[in-house]
Amino acid sequence: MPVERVNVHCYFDNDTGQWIKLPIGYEIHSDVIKDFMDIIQETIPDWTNSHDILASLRASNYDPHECISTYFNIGDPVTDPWLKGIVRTKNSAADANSMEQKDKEIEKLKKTIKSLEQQLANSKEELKKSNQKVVSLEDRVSTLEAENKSTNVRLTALQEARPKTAKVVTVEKSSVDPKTARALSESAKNLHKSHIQLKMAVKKHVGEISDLMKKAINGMRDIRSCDSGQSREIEDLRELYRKEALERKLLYNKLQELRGNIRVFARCRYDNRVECSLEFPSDSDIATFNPATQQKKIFSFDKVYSPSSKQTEVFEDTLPIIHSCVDGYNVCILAYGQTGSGKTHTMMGPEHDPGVNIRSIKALLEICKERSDKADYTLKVSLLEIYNENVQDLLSSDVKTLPVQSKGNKVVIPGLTEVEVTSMADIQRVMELGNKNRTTAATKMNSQSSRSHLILKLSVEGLNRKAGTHSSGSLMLCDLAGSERVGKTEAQGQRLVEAAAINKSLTALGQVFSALRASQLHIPYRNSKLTHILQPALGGDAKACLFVAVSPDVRNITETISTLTFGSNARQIALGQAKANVSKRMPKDDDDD
Ligand SMILES: Nc1ncnc2c1ncn2[C@@H]1O[C@H](COP(=O)(O)OP(=O)(O)OP(=O)(O)O)[C@@H](O)[C@H]1O
Repeated sequence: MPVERVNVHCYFDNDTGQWIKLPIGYEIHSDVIKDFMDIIQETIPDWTNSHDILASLRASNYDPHECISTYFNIGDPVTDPWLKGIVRTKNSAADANSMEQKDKEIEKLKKTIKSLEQQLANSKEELKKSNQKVVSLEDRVSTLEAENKSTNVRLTALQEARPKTAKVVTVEKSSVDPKTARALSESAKNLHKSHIQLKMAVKKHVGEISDLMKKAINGMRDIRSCDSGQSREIEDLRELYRKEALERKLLYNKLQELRGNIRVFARCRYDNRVECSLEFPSDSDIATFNPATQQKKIFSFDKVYSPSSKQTEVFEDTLPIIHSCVDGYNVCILAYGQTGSGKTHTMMGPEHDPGVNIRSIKALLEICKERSDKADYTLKVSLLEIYNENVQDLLSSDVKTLPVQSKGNKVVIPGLTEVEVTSMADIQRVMELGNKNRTTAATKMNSQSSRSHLILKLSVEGLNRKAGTHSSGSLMLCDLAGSERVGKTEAQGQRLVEAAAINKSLTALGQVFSALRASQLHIPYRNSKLTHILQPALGGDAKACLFVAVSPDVRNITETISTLTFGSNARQIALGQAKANVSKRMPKDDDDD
């Protein structure tokens, strides 16, 4: 009799040996399917419609693992509210009211970035491992499924064979050996048993795999959310860092401006062969006493270094402007004073106890190195000399005069050699070459080194990788020519020409200082080659330190500084905040000589 197949499913029952009609969707009541559905609902509690789940199971050939994968692949994890819980770091440092606090905050933020980057790397490693595990589990499932399939094939073959046997038994009862029939039935039963055992094993494994899948999916979800959260947090921190770095730079510059863009220090040379005629009533004053007139004069500076001051102490006050240079400002350090007053000792110093030059360059290299985790710096050095208003390149063996030109806000010296340096050893090599060329040039021109201005220029180009900003600063270290007066040295011939050129450039320097101090609209930089070259490091937001070198036996300090003064202010130092306070009475111009 043909089997009616309307909205029913036919199933051959082994135990009764009959075909059984079942309604469509009957499998929803079977234990295996119920277990599959439980697995799916445990993994995806939001998926409650059992008909949908059953439909999905059918579509995936009753593979709960595939159902779960399909569900998650279709779902958009970005819309998952779970992923939206990203805690942003607030700019708690915004309220910080001191630079020190901000520096600490930046340090903290840097550490947070580092630890977040470490966490991100760990998470990526875990994700990789999970992916490998999932792939191996998928392989295992495939193997088990293949095994299951082959068992099913064998069972089906057996089931197909059984009704035929039954028929033979009914129709040709007498011709079948009952022993054979029993043995066949026994082996069919055994096969069925082993099929059920296999099914149980597969079910167990599928359960395990499903658990693992659940864990892997949750892990992946965590990692994805963590990944996107961390990327955003890192970007926020970067932005915050950029702001903080700029703020620190501006605050530091403000601090330097408050201290004075041009700071004037006096340093008295140590000399045990002469009696010191000067007194140092405070660390910012020098007092002179004239026994003939019984007059005492006090001269004030930003700082005064007595003969006992060490090179390290002298350097300490110039260190802040070295930081400014790396921040992208033009700065200069100058030594001014009469021949033999200690300018070269202060600037260059002996090899075993170097002066401001070497210490500044060392500090500059160290600052660049300290900041190398976030910025790349390129340092270039030039060495030049101004003799009789002629500019000579000391890093070139050619003795030729170079022009000085203004290009927009910049001052350029076409043809001047620039050497890239990365270490103190490079600097030493450059200085040695410069000294050698200076001696050759001096011999050719019959000049003395103290009769020329020596300028060592370092340009610092920075690229902050984290903030993506560029900076460009320069440091000019200048050992000026001796400032003694022509009348005193009784110069003649070439010495007279030298003295006139020195007087011209030092007077021009004094005029520039005075114009800057009076905030005049026109600053006469072009009155000398010296002031023209120093222009970028004196005006605007540039910073300068001027060392006035003083001999301990000097009777009249005003003479030492007089070349930097002019006009009716001849008795007051027209530099920065330095001034001369004269006790009892203001001396007249001719008091000096
Ligand atoms: N603070 C100091 N302590 C010890 N020695 C010093 C000090 N200052 C200068 N001298 C010594 O005094 C001498 C003259 O100093 P220095 O050459 O620096 O003077 P200067 O002003 O540069 O002279 P010039 O104008 O000729 O170049 C040198 O021998 C130097 O070593």
